[in-house]
Amino acid sequence: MPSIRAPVTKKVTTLTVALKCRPLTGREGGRDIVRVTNDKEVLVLDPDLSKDYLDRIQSRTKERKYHFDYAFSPECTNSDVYKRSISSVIAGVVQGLNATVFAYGSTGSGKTYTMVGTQDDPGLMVLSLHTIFDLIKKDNSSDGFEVSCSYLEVYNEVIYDLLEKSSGHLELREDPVQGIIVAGLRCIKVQSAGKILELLSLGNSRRKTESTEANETSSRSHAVLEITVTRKQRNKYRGQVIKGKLALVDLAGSERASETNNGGQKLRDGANINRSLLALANCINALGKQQKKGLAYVPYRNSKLTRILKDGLSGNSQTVMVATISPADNQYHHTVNTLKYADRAKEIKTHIQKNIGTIDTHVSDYQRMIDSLQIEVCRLKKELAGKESQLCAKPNEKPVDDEMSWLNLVSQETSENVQERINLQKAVFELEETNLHNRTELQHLDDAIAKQQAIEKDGAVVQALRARQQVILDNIRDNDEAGVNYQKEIEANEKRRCELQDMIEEAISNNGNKTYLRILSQYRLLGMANTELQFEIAMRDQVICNQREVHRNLWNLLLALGLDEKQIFDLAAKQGITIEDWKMTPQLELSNRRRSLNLGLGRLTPVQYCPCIGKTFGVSCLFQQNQDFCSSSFSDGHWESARTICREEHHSSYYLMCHDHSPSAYLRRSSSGGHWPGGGARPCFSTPDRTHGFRNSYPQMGSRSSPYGEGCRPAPSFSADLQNKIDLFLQDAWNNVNMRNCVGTRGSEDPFTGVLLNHGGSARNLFGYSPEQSYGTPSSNHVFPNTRSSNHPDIPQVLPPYDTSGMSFNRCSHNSQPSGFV
Ligand SMILES: Nc1ncnc2c1ncn2[C@@H]1O[C@H](COP(=O)(O)OP(=O)(O)OP(=O)(O)O)[C@@H](O)[C@H]1O
Repeated sequence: MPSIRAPVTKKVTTLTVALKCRPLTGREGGRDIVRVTNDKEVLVLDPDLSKDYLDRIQSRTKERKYHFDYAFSPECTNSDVYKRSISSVIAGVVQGLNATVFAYGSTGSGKTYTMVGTQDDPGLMVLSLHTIFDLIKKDNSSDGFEVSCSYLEVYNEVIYDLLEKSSGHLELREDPVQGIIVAGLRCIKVQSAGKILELLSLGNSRRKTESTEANETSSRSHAVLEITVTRKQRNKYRGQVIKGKLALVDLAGSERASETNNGGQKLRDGANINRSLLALANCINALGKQQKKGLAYVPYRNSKLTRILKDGLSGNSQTVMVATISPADNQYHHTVNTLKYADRAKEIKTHIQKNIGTIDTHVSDYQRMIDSLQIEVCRLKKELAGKESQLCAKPNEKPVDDEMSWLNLVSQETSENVQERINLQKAVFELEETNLHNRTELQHLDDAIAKQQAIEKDGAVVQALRARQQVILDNIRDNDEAGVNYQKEIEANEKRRCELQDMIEEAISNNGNKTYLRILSQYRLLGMANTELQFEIAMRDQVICNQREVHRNLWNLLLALGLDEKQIFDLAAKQGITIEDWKMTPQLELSNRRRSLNLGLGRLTPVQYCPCIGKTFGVSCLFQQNQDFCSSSFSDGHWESARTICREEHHSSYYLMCHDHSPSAYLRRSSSGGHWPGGGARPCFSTPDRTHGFRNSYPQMGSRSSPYGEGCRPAPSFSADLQNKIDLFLQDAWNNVNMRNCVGTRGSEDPFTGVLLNHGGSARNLFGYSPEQSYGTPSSNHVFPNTRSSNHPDIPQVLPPYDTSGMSFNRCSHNSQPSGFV
């Protein structure tokens, strides 16, 4: 789909929730316990009739009351629901807005009835399509419309095209401009509602349905019908196109295995349905909570469904959730559960904006789309050719039917296992990112509270800050819990991986189709290697981005402190450090100077400034907060270790990376809840082992040549020579700064940082740490030389304007087996 640039104005809107109770069906019998008391309110009676008066007045009743934007009783038709709660949203689609309508409820509660409907009572999909074409027909303010539609289903976490006769598995891609897209999904241009309805019924006939205990025609997949309306503007807007997108979603129903008596494939389907619905419920929970509490992690990545619905849940979309319930007393738990999520969903906010682009954009978007499709076609052709040639080359090894179906099964499971692993690891990565932000905010709150306390002890501002602090702490705890769950899922995934590997190996040893099995095994290995590489890329991207920002700021800092460009280059050259790609940026304004330093990664203490980049030695420094990081790159057939030295205290970290071929130290968290190994608040170095690799989240990371950690990467030592060069360079830079600005200004304030400069004395050394907190016994192997300790005659003492108590700066020995933490 072509992307269209949207104007900047966004309107915040809340998700609309409509409740629809279906009539009791003859099949289920039971008692009706749901009362739609008015057009917004629903009351669910206690299913237990035996409760006495006392129970009821003492609130021991299970009676529940909820309010929604709309509430529809069993007598209401789909058309009633449509007119009151949906039609206005659909009209917006023709005006270039995006909309999502989805039905949510347990199995048999009436989702498909509401979305698809019957001949006599057409559902929301059908009614919406009629409206769209009616509006197009009536419109005479534009140069023409184009309507296209796609229809997909997600069955057992696999996406199928319902408009294709025998659709293969489709993959989700994340496009930087268009967001989540389904690669290879057919999008058919249609001229009338009748044509879409034909496609809809064709698609529905291909949808997976089963008869279950709870519902005779239970949908076993989630179906998403997407209609795109592109409109060419005329008159003064000639050349503009606006595009609205409508997603109509019929979810599969959640069910309890104990209630459905399903077995075999049905049970497996049910488990997958529940898993994706749970993922959706978790997203709704997190989003609902986010509105009240601020940043909370939203686990979109947990299922394909939530990834597809991401825009509808939090992006550019006017969204309506139709919560469907059954009135039967034996459905009480399902009903209340649905109502609880619907209630939470009321809090969700989305941001809508018209999608306006120019015809040029439109054409170039198509061009881009064609290019990417052509690349995709080439790739698939190559893959196909490769597979065909493998089969032709060894005709004797063509597996017999039985073996083939076994292989297909193993192959599918393997691919699911790899995909799941990738998703889980990405999710963990995102989760850690979210907590990183949370912790940064927490750190700022700590500082702000300390400052505010000095002005007004326990005043209103302090209380508000404390409340916010509590919210952030809650979020961190929730996210940590989610992290633990992911960890469990990763372990389960790993267990399954081992089982699959054992099955493959056993089949090989039993003289199965060796070639195929080897390819499968290879594929699995490559899949895992791919997982690792994706992480390498993601982490590197982030590091590079951070590094750039920090370097820019560091050099600006040196400039602001009075050194000119030439001096910096000379000083670096003197130490044999080459500085590349640095463009001088204007000196920072004096007004900025008094602010605490923010190098794009939160506030940093002076100890964290280490301006050194160079090609000669491939040396770089970067600064991050709250991250353990270890990086490596692959070139010339070897892994190159990017050594990382890190200090982490008060949620700020110092990293010094050095690329050379010497062995490296690895820094990792312990596997328990984000603490560092040894139980302390500090990270420690360790060499990677087979099961843990770099991060606790990526237990399988090992060397490139052996993605499962069969071989560990070497453990290089830190180059003392290189470190000395950097140290000397820094030393020179500071000496120069001191000579210019503030040498001997006991107690004066640094013009840039607002930091108190102090010669000698008991306070802090240059980097904000008291001597006893700093490097331990002097050694030439320190990251910073002991010449910077408090008693060095040339270096002023710096007293940071914020609290650094509790920080420490231990020494790191640069041996091949480093221990302790820098
Ligand atoms: N408003 C309604 N009026 C009459 N019958 C209804 C209504 N809503 C649902 N039903 C009936 O209830 C039964 C279950 O409905 P439906 O298949 O739509 O449930 P579902 O939520 O889609 O279930 P699943 O999740 O298992 O697919 C069907 O027989 C349907 O005809």
